[in-house]
Amino acid sequence: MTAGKNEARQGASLNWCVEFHDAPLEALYRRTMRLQDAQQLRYALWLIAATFLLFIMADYVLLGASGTFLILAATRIGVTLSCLVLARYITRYPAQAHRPLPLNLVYFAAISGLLLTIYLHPGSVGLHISSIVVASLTIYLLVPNRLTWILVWNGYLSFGFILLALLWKPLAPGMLASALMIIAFANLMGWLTFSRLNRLQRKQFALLMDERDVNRKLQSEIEERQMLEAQLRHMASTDPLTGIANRRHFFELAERELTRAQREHTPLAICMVDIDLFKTLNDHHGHAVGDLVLTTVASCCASVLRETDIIGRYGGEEFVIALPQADLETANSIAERLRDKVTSLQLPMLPLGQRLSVTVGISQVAHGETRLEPALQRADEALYAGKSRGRNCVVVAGEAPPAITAKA
Ligand SMILES: Nc1nc2c(ncn2[C@@H]2O[C@H](COP(=O)(O)OP(=O)(O)OP(=O)(O)O)[C@@H](O)[C@H]2O)c(=O)[nH]1
Repeated sequence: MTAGKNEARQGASLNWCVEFHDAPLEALYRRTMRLQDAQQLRYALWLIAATFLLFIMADYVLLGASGTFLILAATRIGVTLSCLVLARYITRYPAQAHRPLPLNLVYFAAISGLLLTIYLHPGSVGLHISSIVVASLTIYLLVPNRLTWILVWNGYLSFGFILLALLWKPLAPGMLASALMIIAFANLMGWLTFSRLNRLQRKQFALLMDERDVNRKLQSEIEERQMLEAQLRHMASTDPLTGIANRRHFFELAERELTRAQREHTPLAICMVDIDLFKTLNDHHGHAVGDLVLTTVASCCASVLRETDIIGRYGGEEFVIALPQADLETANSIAERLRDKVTSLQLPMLPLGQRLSVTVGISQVAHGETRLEPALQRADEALYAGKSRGRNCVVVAGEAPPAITAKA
């Protein structure tokens, strides 16, 4: 979400119906409120049903088992049933709570029923006005609905009552004016309270959405940073040409293995691998081909090693390998395997038949040695002994350290 959108949402403006001007935001708000509205609607319907039902008893006390009572009771039962049916329907299909048709049908039944009971009921004008006021506030505040429909049903209720008052139960002009004022005031109160509640709720929702946007932005920034950090770590520890560990990282890993080897009294072998006559290859085929050959040899070396072995680019065309848990004999056979594999490499960048070879010098970390350099030095000397013996061979450093042999 962009900063612009954030600002727009913080100041999310509402129209006269107390809904967001921004249609997608309003749709999101309504979707978010759907379950809550469905529950509130169910409670409201049960309450209205119970109220209508209870009034049957009051009617009986007032009218006895007369014909008017029976019509009143039938009307009240009709309204009660329509409320209960809708409540059941909403329980099953909560999404329908926001559909205008089911609710408006029940509104029509309930308000018409109320107007009919007012017409039939022998109660005083005061009682009738009170029930209109209660019904009006119920429409505004108890039953969740959109303002336009709320106004429609309150209009039906108020004008229905005025019509009744004028046609069937004529009121004195003063009484009628008072009744109109009370009903108008109830509508005003209901409208204002509805607007205030909805305004607060929507502002709160807009703030929550803003907060979520900020959190999402922060989260993606954190992820981006973590990715960059990982990339930097990778770049700082990897040789960019061959993709294997660079010298610094090799030392970090190999020194950790050295500590472990000394602590657990296990062997640790070091191999120095150098591509033979690489200068000639470079001079004949160019630096770019030389680079390709270096990369190929590096991955060839890595492919003969175990997960726990460590390979790094020592410099130029020289690689270094640390072999944990390997004594000179094991290291020798690994180095031979490696040499064989390099010799058998088919290199498409070189003329047909031209083969590569490597010379490998091997040493083993001696008991009590706390640094890698002496073993590296011995491996290097063995490597140069191999070079002077004619290359393409594996040479073990002169002195094998006593007493440490590979674990079975
Ligand atoms: N293409 C390429 N060449 C490199 C790179 N680093 C070092 N070299 C070349 O590797 C060659 C190393 O050659 P030398 O160490 O003299 O020996 P050699 O030709 O391999 O001969 P021996 O080691 O005696 O078998 C030099 O020509 C360097 O320029 C690199 O990253 N890419």
